[in-house]
Amino acid sequence: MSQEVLTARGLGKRFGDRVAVEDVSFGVRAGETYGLLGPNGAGKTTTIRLVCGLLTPDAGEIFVAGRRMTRSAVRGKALIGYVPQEVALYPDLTARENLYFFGRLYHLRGRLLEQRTGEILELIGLSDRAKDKVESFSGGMKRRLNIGAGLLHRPTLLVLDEPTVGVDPQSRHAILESVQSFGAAGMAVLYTTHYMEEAERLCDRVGIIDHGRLVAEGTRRELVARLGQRDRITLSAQGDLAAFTAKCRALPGVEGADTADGEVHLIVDEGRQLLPRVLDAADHAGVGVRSAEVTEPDLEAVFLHLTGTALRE
Ligand SMILES: Nc1ncnc2c1ncn2[C@@H]1O[C@H](COP(=O)(O)OP(=O)(O)OP(=O)(O)O)[C@@H](O)[C@H]1O
Repeated sequence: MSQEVLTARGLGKRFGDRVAVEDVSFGVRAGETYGLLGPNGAGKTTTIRLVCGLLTPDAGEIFVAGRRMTRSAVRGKALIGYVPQEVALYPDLTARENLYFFGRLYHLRGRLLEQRTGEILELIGLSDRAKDKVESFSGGMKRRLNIGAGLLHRPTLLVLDEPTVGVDPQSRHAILESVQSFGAAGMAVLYTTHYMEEAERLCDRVGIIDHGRLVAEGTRRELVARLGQRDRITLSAQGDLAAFTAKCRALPGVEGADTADGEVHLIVDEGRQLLPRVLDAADHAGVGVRSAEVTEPDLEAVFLHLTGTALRE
């Protein structure tokens, strides 16, 4: 098995009284895509900023390719490609000019810079827009260029902070496809998301983070196995869903229940057997059920099981 490119041990960070990250440890190997999955405010961005040497941890340590990461660790930072959550580009420069600028920051010059820029524009599907100013780009195109800027120097570790938030489905698809290719090309990738499907599709291993703590870690299969034989029931419904969810929690056989975005999520022992009782309870609570689905557990179910809450938009 290849060596860890990134090692984070016992990371802790507070902002005043607020604990953003507490005792977070994980590692990412070459060729591996590691996902940090958690809701807004869970501590994903803070963890990433610690990993990239943009914040100093209050506790713990970080090594990138064996080098200790600090805010002044220039060599360690040169091994990282960091794609921040907010697009960080110059709107009045063209796509090519932006890439030239970021490439020069990584000491790329002359023909090498030109060649890499051409390759990246091709990879992110923006070759035909290379001469257009970024201010004329869609949100998804800006995101793709933002990722390209982090790739020019061929980083050993690529760190992506929720790169698909707010992008159109086509760009999202393109971003996910390229992230899949980075792992395959041997890069270590650290990817944060609150989209369960992205973590399932992209990540070899997933760390589930909530309230600043890593509550579980493993492959999808390992994480789902923690649930044993349990099922997941998802109801799309109308009415007082909070009250109905509380009622569901009290039903025998229901292990976890939460509601978000017009849906009620239940973790149950025997989905098919329990469904009629859940629908009965909905009827009594005056809740109109539009659809009901019983599925095998997925990472969303693992999250609900471990934290008692659903992942939210
Ligand atoms: N600079 C800061 N000053 C004060 N509090 C902060 C700061 N940065 C983050 N926090 C707090 O730390 C906690 C974790 O935030 P963080 O941005 O790491 O979460 P996240 O999982 O990345 O969420 P999101 O997806 O919304 O960015 C939150 O409670 C947040 O308000």
